[in-house]
Amino acid sequence: MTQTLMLDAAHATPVEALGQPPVRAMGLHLDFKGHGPVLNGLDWLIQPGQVVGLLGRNGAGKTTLLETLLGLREPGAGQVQLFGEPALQPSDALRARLGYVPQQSDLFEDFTPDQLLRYFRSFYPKWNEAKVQGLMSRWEIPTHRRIGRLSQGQQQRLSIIRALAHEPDLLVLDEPVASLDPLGRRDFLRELVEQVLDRGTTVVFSTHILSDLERVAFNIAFLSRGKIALQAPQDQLADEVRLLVGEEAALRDIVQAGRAQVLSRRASGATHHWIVRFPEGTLPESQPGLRCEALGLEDLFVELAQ
Ligand SMILES: Nc1ncnc2c1ncn2[C@@H]1O[C@H](COP(=O)(O)OP(=O)(O)OP(=O)(O)O)[C@@H](O)[C@H]1O
Repeated sequence: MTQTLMLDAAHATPVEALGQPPVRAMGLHLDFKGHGPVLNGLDWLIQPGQVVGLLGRNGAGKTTLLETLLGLREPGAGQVQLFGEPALQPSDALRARLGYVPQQSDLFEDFTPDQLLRYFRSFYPKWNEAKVQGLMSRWEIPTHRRIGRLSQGQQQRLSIIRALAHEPDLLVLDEPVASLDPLGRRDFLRELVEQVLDRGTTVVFSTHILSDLERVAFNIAFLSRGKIALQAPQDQLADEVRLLVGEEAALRDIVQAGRAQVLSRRASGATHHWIVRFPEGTLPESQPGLRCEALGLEDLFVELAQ
């Protein structure tokens, strides 16, 4: 049977790719020689229009994971599909649907911003010049200065503009706000939210700035020990995840009774601290000798990162 090659005129998307999740990672393993595994059997499914904030300690493997998702790094085992296509052999149509802002600037230093944007414009069938011009002037980026002479923050903004310009369906950003001042961060986050609301763009971004996540990331994913240890919408985390403090036997009973999932455990003497996710509506009743506390994002991060 001949392969369907019909294109959706508006998005140049092969018909068979419609309805496929933007990201499906299955069983990813990745090891840098001489170190332990950075990715260790990682599965991850990201649905269309989700905005996911990726959290993890320094060195947890966020950059490695994002590069592997985009097919820029080959895993030792497992595979990634983007919109149903293998990430390692992307078609031109798939490439046109992806936007990436790497942690380290990969802009050509000898170009001016103007030259750089003109260069990239030639590769993409869709290019929103009005958006590019609007952001260039709002973010006050000198158009005719060599990129190598721009500040880190200006280079980061330019990298963001380049990634947004062709209106990608999947936008992946690796610590996009690290060099931005608070105003720049707020402006950038507003832009992201608009992108999502207007176009339903799927966004994955790593960050250490939890307050930004609380403002925009509707979903949080924690990378820990080479796996996505927890992924959920923020409001669900607030409703379902609790810190339990008490004796081990009591905690075990509560977890069994609620068919809950233990996300982390630590103990100091006979007192145990467990982070537990309860299925909807099964939070435990208060009882003597037991502490049951909701956690903010920062406390949850600290507990899960231990
Ligand atoms: N090219 C490489 N060769 C060897 N080891 C590497 C390489 N790249 C990354 N690593 C190691 O892999 C692990 C994960 O690194 P990675 O940069 O993905 O973490 P990260 O979560 O993005 O960190 P950060 O929050 O500090 O940016 C680290 O231990 C790092 O030292």
